[in-house]
Amino acid sequence: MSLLELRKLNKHFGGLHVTNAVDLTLEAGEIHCLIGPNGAGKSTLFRLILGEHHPGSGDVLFAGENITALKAFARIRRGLSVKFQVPGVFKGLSVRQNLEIALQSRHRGRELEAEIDRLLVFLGLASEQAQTAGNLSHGQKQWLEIGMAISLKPSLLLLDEPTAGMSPEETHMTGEMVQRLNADGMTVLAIEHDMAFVRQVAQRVTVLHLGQVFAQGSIDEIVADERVAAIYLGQAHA
Ligand SMILES: Nc1ncnc2c1ncn2[C@@H]1O[C@H](COP(=O)(O)OP(=O)(O)OP(=O)(O)O)[C@@H](O)[C@H]1O
Repeated sequence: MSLLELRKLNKHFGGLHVTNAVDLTLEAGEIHCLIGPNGAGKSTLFRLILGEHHPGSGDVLFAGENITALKAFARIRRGLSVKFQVPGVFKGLSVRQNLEIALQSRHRGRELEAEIDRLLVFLGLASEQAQTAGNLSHGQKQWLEIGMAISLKPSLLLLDEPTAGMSPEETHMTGEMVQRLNADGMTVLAIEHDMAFVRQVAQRVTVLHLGQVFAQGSIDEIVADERVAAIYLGQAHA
């Protein structure tokens, strides 16, 4: 069964048709990357999946259930989680306290501490746990936020440009993190412009253009597609 199914999703902002009859299916266990030019509607699609926006028409199905009418909190409870582009960490609190906040709805006492320790190691932030989150490097802030997004063990993780502003090395480490999550069973949908990251992690790629699914396939198929090169890869991202 597909984990996520978008059926003919439409979203208008005034006269702007931002999401145009989008059909997209995510199989359980895959890492899927969403690419496309600026303004293609990628972030809007995430907000429709999460329930922060509601479509004018069309349906969102998650694990076989039609969740189109559900609010974001109800979708999160069903196993959806998202990390948006701008880090939303609590800058004045330590790294450890940030993770504690994210985890405390599910864990208490020693179990909570053990779970924080486990996440700190996973994120490569164990030596930074007492550090104020606002003092972390850009990459470390992104990882901390990934940690907060995965704290409730979602079955579907949405990542909006997780490697934006990262060095090639940090980008690669982020890719390894995503692959480890996936090996543990998490399905991932990531918006990315960094083609090295897409090549590292994506099992399938969807190209969005002008609010529509423009192409879909493996990274090799997408890179070889002259139509995609003309609207996207041939420009800033060759
Ligand atoms: N709340 C909103 N109200 C009006 N227009 C919006 C709103 N949100 C997005 N848009 C418009 O919808 C279009 C798609 O925006 P969106 O952010 O989804 O694109 P994107 O593919 O994520 O772009 P980028 O790669 O630059 O992040 C843009 O023209 C944007 O200005």
